[in-house]
Amino acid sequence: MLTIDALNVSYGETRIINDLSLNCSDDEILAVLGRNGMGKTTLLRAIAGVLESDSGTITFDGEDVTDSPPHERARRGITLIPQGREIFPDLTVDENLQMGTYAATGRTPLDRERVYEYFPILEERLEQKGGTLSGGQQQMLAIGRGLVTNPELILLDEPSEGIQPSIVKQIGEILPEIHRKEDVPVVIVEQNIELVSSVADRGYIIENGRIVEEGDIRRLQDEGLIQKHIGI
Ligand SMILES: Nc1ncnc2c1ncn2[C@@H]1O[C@H](COP(=O)(O)OP(=O)(O)OP(=O)(O)O)[C@@H](O)[C@H]1O
Repeated sequence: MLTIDALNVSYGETRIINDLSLNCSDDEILAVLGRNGMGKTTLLRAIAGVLESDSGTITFDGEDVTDSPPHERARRGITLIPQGREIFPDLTVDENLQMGTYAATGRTPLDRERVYEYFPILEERLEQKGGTLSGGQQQMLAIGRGLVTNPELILLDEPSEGIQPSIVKQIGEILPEIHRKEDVPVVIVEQNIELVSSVADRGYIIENGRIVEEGDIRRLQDEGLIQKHIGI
């Protein structure tokens, strides 16, 4: 269970996350929605500990992690799959996956076979350099690299960005399967509403770093709140 209470996060003097509170239970895929620049990535980075918070608390599985450094949160199983994927282009698929296990020192890595079950293409391309993969394959590699950490919480930032619709659809099918089989909660930031509505149970809409709506994704859609706040 992730609980965020009255969180404030800034870049320099500029406050990006404003008094934000949310929770994600162990059995859900939670969406964070909002227009560009509203603070979604900043929020995920603050949860992962890559960015320090000004005030507020982040509690994960009953422990206050607000002041824990990123490696400590990674050791607890908080895994960020960043926007833009950030795979290592000059390393092979195999080496990229290996980097995932280094990122979560102290955890027992997930059996690689499990990763290949979700993404067979990774096993076929083990010796290929990450940079030579298609965008969709790179996204699969980024998710695979997160998965090998045997995560307790996946923070997934815009997985559909810049990838072709067929792969987006495939990710939309695999994500709930990963969530179910690995018994791992997921917080997903995503602009693709089709993908969000196919994977997420509940969502928060944020504007200028504040929560403006929260609820069942279907309700947010049916009541026109996604359209109202995001325009999609
Ligand atoms: N490293 C940084 N230094 C200063 N300002 C930043 C930095 N990164 C992001 N910002 C600013 O913080 C605000 C929130 O950015 P953030 O990336 O969290 O938004 P977002 O909702 O994820 O948007 P997008 O969908 O475009 O990624 C924006 O105004 C952005 O310009």
